[in-house]
Amino acid sequence: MASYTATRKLYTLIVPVDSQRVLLGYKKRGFGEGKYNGFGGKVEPGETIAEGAIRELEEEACIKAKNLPYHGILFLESTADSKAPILEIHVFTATEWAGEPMETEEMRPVWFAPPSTTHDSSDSPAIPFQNMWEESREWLPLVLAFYFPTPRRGKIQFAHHVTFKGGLNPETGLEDIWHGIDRKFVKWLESGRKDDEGFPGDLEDWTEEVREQWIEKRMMAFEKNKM
Ligand SMILES: Nc1ncnc2c1[nH]c(=O)n2[C@H]1C[C@H](O)[C@@H](COP(=O)(O)OP(=O)(O)OP(=O)(O)O)O1
Repeated sequence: MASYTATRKLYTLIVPVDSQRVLLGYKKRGFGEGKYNGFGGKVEPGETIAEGAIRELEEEACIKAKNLPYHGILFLESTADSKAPILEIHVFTATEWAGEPMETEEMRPVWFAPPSTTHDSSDSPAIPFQNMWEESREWLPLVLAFYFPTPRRGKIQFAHHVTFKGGLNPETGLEDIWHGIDRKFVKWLESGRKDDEGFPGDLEDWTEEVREQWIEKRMMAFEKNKM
C-alpha cells in the first residue's frame, strides 16, 4: 500500500517591531529574491527553532534578538508538484534587540509603517504587501494588529495551512508552484478573545500537537484520493 510521506523543511521567520514601525528585509539573492519578508531561514541540525531564528536574524540584519514572542506556524504545500517539500515556518516577532539593523549580503533591512498607520502620520512607507510572499498578506496584518496602534496584552498564536495550486504568476510572469492560494486552514488563539482556547506552556508541545492534527488531515485526504 502506498503510504503518506512528505519531506519537511523547517524554517524560521522573525519580524522585528519597534513602538511605531516594522522591520522587513529586501531579499537580495536566492529563493525569494526581490521580495520583502521578515528575517529567517533553515533551522540547522542540532539547533532549536528559537536558536535558528536568532542566528538567522543576526546573519541577515546584524541585530541580536533579546526577546522572541512566538506566534505560530505556517504550513505551506504545493499541489502543483507532488515532490515539493512541505515548508514549516515558525514565526516570531522581536521587540528588543542589541545592535542596529544593517544591510548584509543577503538582505537589506527597511523600516515600514504598520497597516494601522495613516499615511500622513508616519515617515516610513507602507508595507509593500504586493511585493511579499502571498500568504504573508493574510497572517502579517493580523499579527501586527496585536502591536499597532496600541500593543495588546496577552498573546497571539496561529497555525496557518496554505495550499498553493501553482500556475503562471502574474507578478513575475513565470510559472510558479508557490503561487495561487487554494485552500487554507487557520487556527487563531488570541488571549482575551471569545475563541481563546488557552495557551500551552510549551512551544514544542504545541507545535507537535498542531503538526499531528495537520498531518492526520493530509493522510485522510491522501487515502480518500486513492479510492
Ligand atoms: N512561501 C514561502 N516560500 C519560501 N520561504 C518562505 C515563504 N514564505 C516565507 O515567509 N518564507 C520564509 C521562510 C524563511 O524565513 C525564508 C526563506 O529562507 P531561505 O533564505 O531560503 O533560507 P536560508 O537558510 O537563509 O537559505 P540560504 O542561506 O541557503 O540562502 O523565507
